[in-house]
Parts: sequence; C-alpha cells; structure tokens
Amino acid sequence: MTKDTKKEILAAIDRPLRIGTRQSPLAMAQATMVANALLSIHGWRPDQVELVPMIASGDKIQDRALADIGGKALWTKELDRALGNGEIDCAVHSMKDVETIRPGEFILAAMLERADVHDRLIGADSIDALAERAVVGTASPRRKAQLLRQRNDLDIRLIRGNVQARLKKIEDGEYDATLLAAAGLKRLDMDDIGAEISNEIMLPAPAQGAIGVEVRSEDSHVRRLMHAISSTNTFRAVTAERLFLEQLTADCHSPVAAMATVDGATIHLRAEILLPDGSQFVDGKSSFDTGDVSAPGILADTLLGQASAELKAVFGR
Ligand SMILES: NCc1[nH]cc(CCC(=O)O)c1CC(=O)O
Repeated sequence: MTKDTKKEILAAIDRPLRIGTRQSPLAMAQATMVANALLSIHGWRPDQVELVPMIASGDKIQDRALADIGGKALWTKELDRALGNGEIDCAVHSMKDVETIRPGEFILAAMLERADVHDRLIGADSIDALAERAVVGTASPRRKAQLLRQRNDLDIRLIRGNVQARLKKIEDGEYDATLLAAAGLKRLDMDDIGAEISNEIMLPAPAQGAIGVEVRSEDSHVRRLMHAISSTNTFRAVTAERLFLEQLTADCHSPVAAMATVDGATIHLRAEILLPDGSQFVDGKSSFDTGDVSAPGILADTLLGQASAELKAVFGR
C-alpha cells in the first residue's frame, strides 16, 4: 500500500474501531491479538481501537452440552446483534465455533495466521497411558468418538466451562483427564500444559486454531482494514474445511474432523467422520487447486458414500 492510501485510511477513523468479543479470557486474548495486528499493520495508536466485551448465551449455560441447547449460535447471537446494530465494527470469533452458514449481512473479512492445530491431553502422557476406565471430560462429539475409537473402555463424561474452569476440574479430581486445543492453551500462555496428541490419532476439528473477524458486508472501509491483517493461506485452508462441513450438513452433534494445509497453489484436505461411539469411521483426503470450491464438498460426498447406513444416519442421510 502506498503512503497516501495509508494516510487516507487513517484519516477515515474519527473514533476508535470497536472490536466485539466474548468476555472469556480466551476470547479476550484472541480479540487482543486482532487489535494488536491492526495497530501494528496500520501504525495506529493504542486508543484507536477499543475492545467491546459481551456475554454470550453459551457462557451462561454450563451444565449441558452445547449440542443440546442450540449449538454454535449460542456463541454468535449476541455479537451478531451488536454487529448488525452498528454497536461494534467487527466481531472476533474462534472459527471453530462459527456456524458454516452465516447471515448474508456479514462477511468474514480476515483470519489471523493459524496457530498449532493439535489437541492436548491434560491428565496423562498419552491416551494409552490413561488408567482402565479413566474418566475423561469433553463436550466435543469428535473428541469423544476419537477417544473411544482408541480406547473403548474410557468413561467419557460431559465437561463445560472455560479453559481455566476445566483445568480446575482435573486438579480437583472430578475428571482424570480432558482434551483442549493447543491453540487456546497457547493464547492463555499455558502451552506447556498436557501432552500433544498427534493429528493421526486426533484429526482436529474444522477451523481449529483459527481466529476470524466478521464485519458488515456493506462496510467496505472496515473490510479493507481487516484485509491487511488476514493470512491468505489460513483463509483458504479454513474455508476448505468449512465447505467440507457445510456439504455434510454437520452440526455440533456430529463427530467430524477436517484439516487442510496449503502448499503453494494446492490445498491438501484430510477429513474423517465417525460414529459417536467411535466404533466406525470413514476417512479420506483430497488435493485440489486453491480456486476449487467444489472439491471439499466432493470429499464429503465420497466419505458419506463409503459410510455404513448407521454412519450415514448420523448425518441425516
Ligand atoms: N469450543 C471451544 C473452543 N473454541 C476454540 C477453542 C480453542 C481455540 C481454537 O481452536 O482456535 C476452544 C477450546 C478448546 O477446544 O480447547
């Protein structure tokens, strides 16, 4: 960008850019990363951005699985309202928690460069090292199915609450172990906690480790500001994973994993669908051009085509 366009963008800001976020420590850390990226790339003063923390419905409900009470919208509803109203200029999300189909009035304008995509096991050095019938807390149908595939003796129970609350429950002995995304732990400066589980054993959730920024589609000014902090490779990889998920018509009940990597002009997508009890799964991979928007859906159809009637039924087929 030339010096003149930079000046023009700066001049257009007559008040701080309001960045909407959930108020959990992880969400605040993510929004701060977006704020810092903007300050750094646009050369702004710290007072030219403002974090606007909001409580999401999902934060108020701690005793049931998300899947049972309204799914991913519980994380986006409040922020959507504020973004639609113009109370905030953008909303920062963990892309893993964002529905595949979003209101047309919003657009994903940026994704920060993706962090570590592994899951980490807290409470034991490996899945095999867990005691017989150990109690493992997770709220993720994917992690539950992948754990049971490896160890069908494990007692998988629902765990809710933010990262700190979950770690406390392990400390207190309420659960023997849990799984958390390495990306989230790192953002909370806790990346040394637990043991890394390989992507072979636990392929991550679609969009795991990616932070996205949504803006109003019509707001070309903020779109342009966000474009400057976006990682093209992360955007392409996460978009492929989300297209895969969309074709499956999966929701947060569905045990699904997908991970794409970008190598030059090629996307490599690996994905897997499982029965909730881990007793069956189908996995596959596909490599395609970065411009190919139908390949992820074709992989989804291929996996479903190889699935048993029971596994198809998990995806309403
Ligand atoms: N569903 C909660 C959630 N959403 C995003 C992350 C971690 C950060 C990320 O994957 O980007 C987490 C916690 C976890 O899975 O451990």
